[in-house]
Amino acid sequence: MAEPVLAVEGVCKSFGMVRASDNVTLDLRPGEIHALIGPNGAGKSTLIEQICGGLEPDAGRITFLGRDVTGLGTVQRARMGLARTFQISALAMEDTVIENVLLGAVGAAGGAFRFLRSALRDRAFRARAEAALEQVGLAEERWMRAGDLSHGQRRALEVAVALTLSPRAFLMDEPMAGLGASGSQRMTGLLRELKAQAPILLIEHDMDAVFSLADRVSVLVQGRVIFTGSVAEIRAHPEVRRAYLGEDA
Ligand SMILES: Nc1ncnc2c1ncn2[C@@H]1O[C@H](COP(=O)(O)OP(=O)(O)OP(=O)(O)O)[C@@H](O)[C@H]1O
Repeated sequence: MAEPVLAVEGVCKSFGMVRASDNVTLDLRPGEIHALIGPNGAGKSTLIEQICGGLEPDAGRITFLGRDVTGLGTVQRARMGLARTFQISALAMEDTVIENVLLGAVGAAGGAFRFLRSALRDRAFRARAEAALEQVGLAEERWMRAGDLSHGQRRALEVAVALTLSPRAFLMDEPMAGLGASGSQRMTGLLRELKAQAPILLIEHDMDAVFSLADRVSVLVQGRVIFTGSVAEIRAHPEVRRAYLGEDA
């Protein structure tokens, strides 16, 4: 089996009496979409925060590209290619689409440019940004204000920003949220393309999307991973059906 790109081992995090992560172990392998599902409050966001470096685990270890990154900050992990997407608030709504993507590219280069304008004139950066926009289908909107994009287009723009990091793994937090049927379909197609570029750890409540996209699914309940398996195994698992899908098994 190929070495995992990302590995979470025995991660624990408590807030007072609440065990938000209770000895969580899971990994992300090359070429896969690994979905993380679970009811509200199960600890999905807490886990993602610890993986990207925004929150320090009480115990356990996180390895990325074979390196122990548990002690590294968010920026260092992002520069290694750990690309988190879908933080709508991270977009600069007054700036154009291309400027938003360039901001990501400049950040990835360690702030090599003092002004965005000089980055806009730099051919290599410009080409990287244009390629990312092309890939997500936003090339024609490059001069629009981010604030004037539709909700679905903003989500695509967030992916484009992440693409400028030369991602080695994506962490995606509910990419389908707020999208209509056709938007979800487009996003599903995009994620299917992206996983060949870098594997995706996907938090998603839209079970149709999870079942159609995921190579593996982990189920988180009260901070614990109760099961990891294929979509078929998850669908058939009685405890999962009871605990998560809300069915009588
Ligand atoms: N900063 C915090 N301080 C105190 N409790 C917290 C904090 N962050 C999360 N929690 C608690 O930890 C538990 C896990 O929350 P978390 O947001 O990770 O779940 P989630 O699975 O992402 O939920 P949702 O699907 O609703 O986003 C919850 O009981 C939550 O109230």
